[in-house]
Amino acid sequence: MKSASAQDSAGTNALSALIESVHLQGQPVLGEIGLQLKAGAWTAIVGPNGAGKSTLLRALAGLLPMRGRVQLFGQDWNTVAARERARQLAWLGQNEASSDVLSAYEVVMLGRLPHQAWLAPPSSADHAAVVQAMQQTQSWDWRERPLGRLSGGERQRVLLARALAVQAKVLLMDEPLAHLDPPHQADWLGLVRELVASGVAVVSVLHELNMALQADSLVVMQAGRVSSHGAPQRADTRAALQAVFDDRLHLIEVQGQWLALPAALAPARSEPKAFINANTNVLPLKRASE
Ligand SMILES: Nc1ncnc2c1ncn2[C@@H]1O[C@H](COP(=O)(O)OP(=O)(O)OP(=O)(O)O)[C@@H](O)[C@H]1O
Repeated sequence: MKSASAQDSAGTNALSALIESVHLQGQPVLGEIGLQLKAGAWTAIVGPNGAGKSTLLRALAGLLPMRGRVQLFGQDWNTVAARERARQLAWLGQNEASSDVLSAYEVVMLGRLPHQAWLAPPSSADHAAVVQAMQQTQSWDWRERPLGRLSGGERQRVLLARALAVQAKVLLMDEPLAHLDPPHQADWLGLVRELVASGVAVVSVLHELNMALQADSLVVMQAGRVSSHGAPQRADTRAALQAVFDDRLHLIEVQGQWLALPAALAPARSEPKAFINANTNVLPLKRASE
């Protein structure tokens, strides 16, 4: 159940973007994109390699020069003071860099910088936020270990904890499941659901389509544009998803959940009854070889 503050913010636009274009090194990377992303909802950005997903996420975070505008809770990004932005929006980038010599605890504490006065020591609220974030990501056990001595998945969980410790109303994550094993991917999903229930707007770039299909809405991208934005339950959203992957994946409904399988691995229509049962639909109806 959503908290009272979550109910108040539900339905409001956390991020609104009206992007005319984004160029990188003089090359056009994003075309015209209009998006409204709600508070208390999880949006997954999906699409093939090079579609512009990371660029869109960075543009939403105000990290890129662009033609157009992005608003955070109705206020233009460039009119929100940097410190306030850093409190309201937390960011977990792809292959995020951080100092390898800092302990995991110190790295997570960096997420509290926007809340701290200049050169002031961390407050008890800062320590409490760090402990909570490290417990949520099950990274507490490594709190004294230098970041550089953690495995890829352990490091990713510490960096996720750093983003959580901000306690921002908007959380943007680029490939947050990189290096995470399946149980910790499932934990991440549970965490996202808790954040959304508390009113946070979560936006994640994901290659794991089965996770993305759990989101409240999918932004499907191709060639620097959004080809569809809607709930995964909508047939047109799923059709757009298949189209941007050239119909090389099949979407299968199993007991009310949509799953994506590479077309080569999907069961053919006339095949295993044990797999395709009364609760299962397979789309599209054509086979990869047809
Ligand atoms: N710094 C840059 N300068 C020029 N072009 C860039 C730069 N960074 C990315 N691009 C190009 O912009 C396009 C979009 O890149 P982006 O990283 O946003 O794609 P993506 O959808 O996140 O890809 P992937 O799934 O492979 O991570 C790509 O064609 C990429 O080559």
